[in-house]
Amino acid sequence: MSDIPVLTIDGPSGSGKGTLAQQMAEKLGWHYLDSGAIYRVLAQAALKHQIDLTDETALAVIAGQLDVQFVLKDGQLQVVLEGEDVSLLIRSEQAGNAASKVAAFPAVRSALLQRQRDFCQSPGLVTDGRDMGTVVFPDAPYKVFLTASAEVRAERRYKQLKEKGIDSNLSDLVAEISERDERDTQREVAPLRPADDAVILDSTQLGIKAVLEKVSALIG
Ligand SMILES: Nc1ncnc2c1ncn2[C@@H]1O[C@H](COP(=O)(O)OP(=O)(O)O)[C@@H](O)[C@H]1O
Ligand SMILES: Nc1ccn([C@H]2C[C@H](O)[C@@H](COP(=O)(O)OP(=O)(O)O)O2)c(=O)n1
Repeated sequence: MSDIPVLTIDGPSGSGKGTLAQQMAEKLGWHYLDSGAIYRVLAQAALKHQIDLTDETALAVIAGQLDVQFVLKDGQLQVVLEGEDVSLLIRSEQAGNAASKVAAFPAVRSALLQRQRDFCQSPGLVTDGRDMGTVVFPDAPYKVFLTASAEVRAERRYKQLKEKGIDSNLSDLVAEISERDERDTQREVAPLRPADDAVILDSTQLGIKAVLEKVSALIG
């Protein structure tokens, strides 16, 4: 176990994990890992190399060799796959759904485990995903499970995609998000669930600032 402090933020799609994690990382001066982006990039790499999203063995092979870089530029996370900026491409709900499919395979998850742990560097790490507090960083001293009602999460995602210029439809988003929640919660390996020692926060009625204040208070 390392002495480097880690804050894990897990929860379902649209609960505000990424926003909170990036702001906490900035505030604390710690590194940031968006673990979901790794699964999103893997699904994108599979499409690029014509690998079937049901082929666990082939997916695990490309997961082991994934050439991806994360660059924090002007407060925005830039994601580069094999030299190509895929930051926007991986943010569609279709890409999220493809990520959730590849993420259900045990061989894929174990191929990506060490890559995620390598982000734990001094002076600290803030990370968001589904299994950060349960599997990837089980010894983290600070764990949050962030949730919100499905309707509010779909509305937030709708607004967010619109701002990014990505076309979507609210009723499709509600259906897609609930399909993804179901798959992520029900899978056998590293399912979405709060760690036993996580603080559970419901952001349905809380703004970004209020959530940030509550989590900052945990760290002291
Ligand atoms: N507490 C909140 N109240 C209102 N909007 C929020 C809140 N947290 C996040 N958002 C907004 O909701 C959208 C989704 O947030 P994001 O952090 O990407 O969620 P996640 O990483 O859990 O999918 C973003 O546009 C973000 O600005
Ligand atoms: N630690 C993680 C992070 C993401 N995943 C999978 C499951 C998720 O539906 C997809 C996409 O995750 P991502 O965090 O980018 O999605 P949201 O921003 O919450 O919509 O990847 C995972 O299995 N484990």
